[in-house]
Amino acid sequence: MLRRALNRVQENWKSYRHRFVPWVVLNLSKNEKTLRQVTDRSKDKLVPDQEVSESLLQLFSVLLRSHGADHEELRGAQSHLLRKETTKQHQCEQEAMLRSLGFCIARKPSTLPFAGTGVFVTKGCVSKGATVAMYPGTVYQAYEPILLQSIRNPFVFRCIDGVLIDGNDKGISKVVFKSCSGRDRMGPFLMSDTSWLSSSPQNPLAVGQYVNNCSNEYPANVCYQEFDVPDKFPIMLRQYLPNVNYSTDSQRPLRCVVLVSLRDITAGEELFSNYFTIVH
Ligand SMILES: C[S@@+](CC[C@H](N)C(=O)[O-])C[C@H]1O[C@@H](n2cnc3c(N)ncnc32)[C@H](O)[C@@H]1O
Repeated sequence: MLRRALNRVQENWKSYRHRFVPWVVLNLSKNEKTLRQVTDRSKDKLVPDQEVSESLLQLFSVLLRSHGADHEELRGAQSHLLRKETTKQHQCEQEAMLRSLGFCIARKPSTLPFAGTGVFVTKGCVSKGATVAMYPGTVYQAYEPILLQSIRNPFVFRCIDGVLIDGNDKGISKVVFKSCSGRDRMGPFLMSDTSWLSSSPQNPLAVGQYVNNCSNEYPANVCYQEFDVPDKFPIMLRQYLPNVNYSTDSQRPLRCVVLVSLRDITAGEELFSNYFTIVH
């Protein structure tokens, strides 16, 4: 009897696609209306991988060109201009995003009370089905240990196949990401971007870990979608990927998670996702 009940709990638990564990335990019962329901695993993706890939390639190519041009211009600049340089970099990334994707996003205090920081569309308009943000962090395969890093960490994101992404930009999570990113360098080429750990990421999409959960008042306008980086993804552009494998012996392609818009979203709106999806 007890075993059957436990099995049922386990089965239900397995059908949750994405979860932030502490949040689910405390809030699921209060917020059942905000669950995302999907009839089949194969129907979960809102847009094909090819479209996600094209959006990323478009943005990363513009970023590469503008960073290159910017560095040329700033070569020889004196160190007291560093602050100015950072502001200029930030503007250049926002322009690259507006030019290539037609919108800008940024972190700001959430519209919801007690929800900390959120992510907003600050310029332009997001069309339905667009890649709006990326979920940065260290990627752990289901069999890899994450115990220490997961303690009191609200940023551990769980995919349906058990892969975990630790998107915390502080403490031990930050140290682990930096160390894995440094390890995976290929000669002069960086295979991932560590700047999402700062307040001004080079890849302006890499703030998806700050998207808050929807509520009855604010329904979800974005959803999570896995994107496994294909082998043919250009080496030069991998420096903008905000994810890195924890272990070197992972034979799988690098797992990224993107947030895709569920409807058109206009400037001024906050992004809200579903922290839980049930796959029937
Ligand atoms: C992945 S983090 C999102 C970023 C977070 N807002 C922050 O400033 O660090 C998840 C945490 O955000 C908060 N949060 C997310 N959605 C919320 C909501 N609808 N209402 C209140 N708090 C929320 C909870 O504290 C949750 O554990």
